[in-house]
Amino acid sequence: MSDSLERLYLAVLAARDLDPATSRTARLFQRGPSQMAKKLAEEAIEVVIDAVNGDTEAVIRESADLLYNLTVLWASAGVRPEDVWREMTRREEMLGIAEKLPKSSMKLPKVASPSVAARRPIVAIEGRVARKRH
Ligand SMILES: N=c1c2ncn([C@@H]3O[C@H](COP(=O)(O)OP(=O)(O)OP(=O)(O)O)[C@@H](O)[C@H]3O)c2ncn1[C@@H]1O[C@H](COP(=O)(O)O)[C@@H](O)[C@H]1O
Repeated sequence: MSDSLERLYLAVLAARDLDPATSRTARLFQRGPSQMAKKLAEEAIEVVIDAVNGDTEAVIRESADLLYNLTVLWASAGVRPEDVWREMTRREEMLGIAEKLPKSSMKLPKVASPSVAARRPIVAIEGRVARKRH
């Protein structure tokens, strides 16, 4: 999939300077990021509606339109596909690490509530072994 998106990204870059009268991509660049964002949002909504309606073929078609409009917005924002792949790899590696750790160690240390702290203060007395009061 990334190859297809990368080829599309290069085609979008190449189309940016074509005649807006004949190239939709050039027209989107001419109209600017707000129009690109509007089209991207429209496509996202179309994908959602078709998915909710169970129209698989339409989801496929609208997803291709969504990815096209996303690629145009990337180009306009100076984002390259490899920038996105790098972030996705970072998350995969981070989550992958999380999957290897026992769930218990993933819990953040709880801050003792005042009642707990009051119940079991740990007193470190200089020069003596720290004692726990119960
Ligand atoms: N991959 C695409 C691509 N996918 C979708 N689309 C356009 O995006 C439209 C889908 O968005 P919409 O449903 O909003 O379009 P619409 O219903 O016609 O409504 P409007 O946007 O016209 O108002 C499709 O009808 C296509 O015209 C694309 N237009 C171009 N490309 C590629 O982009 C490159 C540059 O092509 P040009 O823009 O034609 O130079 C080429 O590699 C093309 O293959």
